[in-house]
Amino acid sequence: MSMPDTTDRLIFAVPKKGRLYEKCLNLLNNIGVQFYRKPRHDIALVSNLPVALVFLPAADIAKYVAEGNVDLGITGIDILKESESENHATQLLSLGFGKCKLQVQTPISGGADTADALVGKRIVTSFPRLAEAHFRELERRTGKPEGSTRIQFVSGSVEAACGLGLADGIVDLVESGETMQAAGLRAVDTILSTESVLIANKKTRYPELVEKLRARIEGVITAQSYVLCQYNIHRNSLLKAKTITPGRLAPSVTMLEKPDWVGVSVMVVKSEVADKMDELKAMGATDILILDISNCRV
Ligand SMILES: Nc1ncnc2c1ncn2[C@@H]1O[C@H](COP(=O)(O)OP(=O)(O)OP(=O)(O)O)[C@@H](O)[C@H]1O
Ligand SMILES: O=P(O)(O)OC[C@H]1O[C@H](OP(=O)(O)OP(=O)(O)O)[C@H](O)[C@@H]1O
Ligand SMILES: [Mg+2]
Repeated sequence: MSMPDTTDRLIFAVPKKGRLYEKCLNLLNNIGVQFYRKPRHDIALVSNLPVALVFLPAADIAKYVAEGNVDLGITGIDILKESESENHATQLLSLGFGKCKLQVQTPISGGADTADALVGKRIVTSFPRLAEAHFRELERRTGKPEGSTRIQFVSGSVEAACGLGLADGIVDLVESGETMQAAGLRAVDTILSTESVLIANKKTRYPELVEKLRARIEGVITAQSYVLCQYNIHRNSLLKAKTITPGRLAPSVTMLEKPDWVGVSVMVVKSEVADKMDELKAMGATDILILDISNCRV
C-alpha cells in the first residue's frame, strides 16, 4: 500500500470520527474543498487545492498542529487547553459547533453536592490536566493538602466510572445533559465552556493558503448567522425602516414600478429576524421575504 504524496501540500487535520466529523465534512464541502477518501485511508488529497486532509482523533489534533508538520486543524478549545497547545497554535476562528461544557459531576443519589466536597476524593476523566488544575485550586481554597484529590484518566465512557465504583466524581463534557442524567449524575461545577475552533501552526509554510481557507470558512460561518431580508415599503417610511434593518453597511434600496414605493434588500441577524418582520409589517412594509444565505464574504 502506498501513502499519497503530500509534498508541497498544506496539511489540514480533521477529526476522523465522533461529534465533530459530520460538521467538518459539511464545512469542507461548503468551502469547495474536493477530495476522495479511500476506505480506511486517513490521508486524502484535495483535487482542486494544494491541500492534503489528514483524519485524526480530535483529541490529538491540537498537539499535531502545535508541534508537528500539520498546518491547519479543527478541534475543541477543551482539547487545545488539555494538550497545553494553546500557546503554540494560533486560534483563527470559532466555528459555532461542538459547543458544550466541561463539568464536574457527582452521583445524584448519595454523591457530593458541591465540588468542594469532592476534594480529597477520586475523580475520573479524559481531561486529567484540566481536572488536576481545577482540583489543585479547590484544594488551595478549601485548605486541604495539595495533591490529595486523585485524578485518574480513562479514554471514554467516563460517565460509567461512578456507577462502577472507580470514582466519587467525574469531569466530563456536557451538552444536552442526557448522558449525565442517564448515568444518574448531576453537574456541581463548570470548568470551562468550549466550542470547535480552527487552529494553525505558527510556523506554517503556507500562510497565504491558510488565510484563503480561513476566509472561506469564515464566509460559510457568517452566512449561517444571517438571512437576506427583502421587503417593499412606502418611501415615507423608509427612514424608519432603515433603523430597524440598517444592514451591515447599508440596505440596498431599489425603485419599484409603483410610484413612491421602494424595494429593500438587507442582511439581518438570523436570531433577530422574526422580531424585525413584526416591526416592518407594523409600519406598512409588504411582501417581506426571508432568504437563506449559503455563503458570503463580508
Ligand atoms: N456532546 C457533545 N456536544 C458538543 N460537542 C462535543 C460533545 N462531545 C464532544 N464534543 C466536542 O468534540 C470533541 C471531540 O469529542 P468526540 O466525542 O467527538 O471525540 P471522540 O471521543 O474521539 O469520539 P467518539 O466519542 O466517537 O469516540 C470534544 O473534545 C469536544 O470539543
Ligand atoms: O450532554 P450530552 O448531549 O449527552 O453529551 C455529552 C456526551 O457527549 C460526549 O460523549 P460521546 O458520545 O462522544 O461518547 P464518549 O464518551 O465515548 O466519547 C461526552 O463525552 C459526553 O459523554
Ligand atoms: Mg466522545
